[in-house]
Amino acid sequence: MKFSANLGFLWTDRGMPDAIRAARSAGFAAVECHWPYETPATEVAEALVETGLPMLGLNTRRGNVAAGENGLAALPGREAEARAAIEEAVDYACAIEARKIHVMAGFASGPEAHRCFIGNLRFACKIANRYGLTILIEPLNRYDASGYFLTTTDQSVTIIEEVGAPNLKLMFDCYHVQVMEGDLTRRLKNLLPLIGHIQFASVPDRGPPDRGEVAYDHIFRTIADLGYAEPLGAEYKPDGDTDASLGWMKTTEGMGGRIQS
Ligand SMILES: O=C(O)[C@H](O)C(=O)CO
Ligand SMILES: [Mg+2]
Repeated sequence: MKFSANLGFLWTDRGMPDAIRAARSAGFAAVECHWPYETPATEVAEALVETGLPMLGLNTRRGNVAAGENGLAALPGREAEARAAIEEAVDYACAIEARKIHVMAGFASGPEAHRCFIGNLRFACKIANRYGLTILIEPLNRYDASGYFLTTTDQSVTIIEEVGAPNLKLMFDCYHVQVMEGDLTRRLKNLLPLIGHIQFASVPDRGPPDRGEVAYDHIFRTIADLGYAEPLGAEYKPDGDTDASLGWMKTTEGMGGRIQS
């Protein structure tokens, strides 16, 4: 069991190359990010080579963030922008050797949005397949992303089956899944073949995993027992300094200190 530092939330006080170095110093086995596009890919690639850490994945652009957009792929009429964002993400991922792209659906609902998302995901999977990349979809919870198109693992399974591409997988963020559906242990077991990445944070406050309503020592043990060996994404919001929030990696029984090797 290894951990990946999500640089969308951890070490946000520095640029991405330095955040990658900080993650290495803290003992993470990998990094992942949200929207790296303001940083030249060459700078990110250099920091990855220097530290020896892989960048696991990144997200497609959200669209007009100032106007509150949170993804484009399920927005009927916005297919050209959505597909340009997918192509941009594929290019960036190839430049830094990231293997996974989270295609963000956006705020939408109804059958047209569903059809639009399916079409854009088929497009994404086809391009990604040329480079051996995996496309991820991630259900987000109704409080943090009210009105987001994709909200549950059940809905995600329907979409993955309908798209029918072997390189389309589920981003299982334990934080969102716990808020929306619960039953984490059974869901992890049942959905394992469809899972392309796992993330975690405390519930309900999205802090470090050693507090809140989810017993992450049990969840991490469950994941390890299932034979899932990819790094788990630490996608939580530290109360302040990221380094000061990492006690869970060293001290909590069953967590990083014991499991990470
Ligand atoms: O918010 C999350 O959980 C994500 O993983 C993300 O990629 C941005 O919404
Ligand atoms: Mg997440």
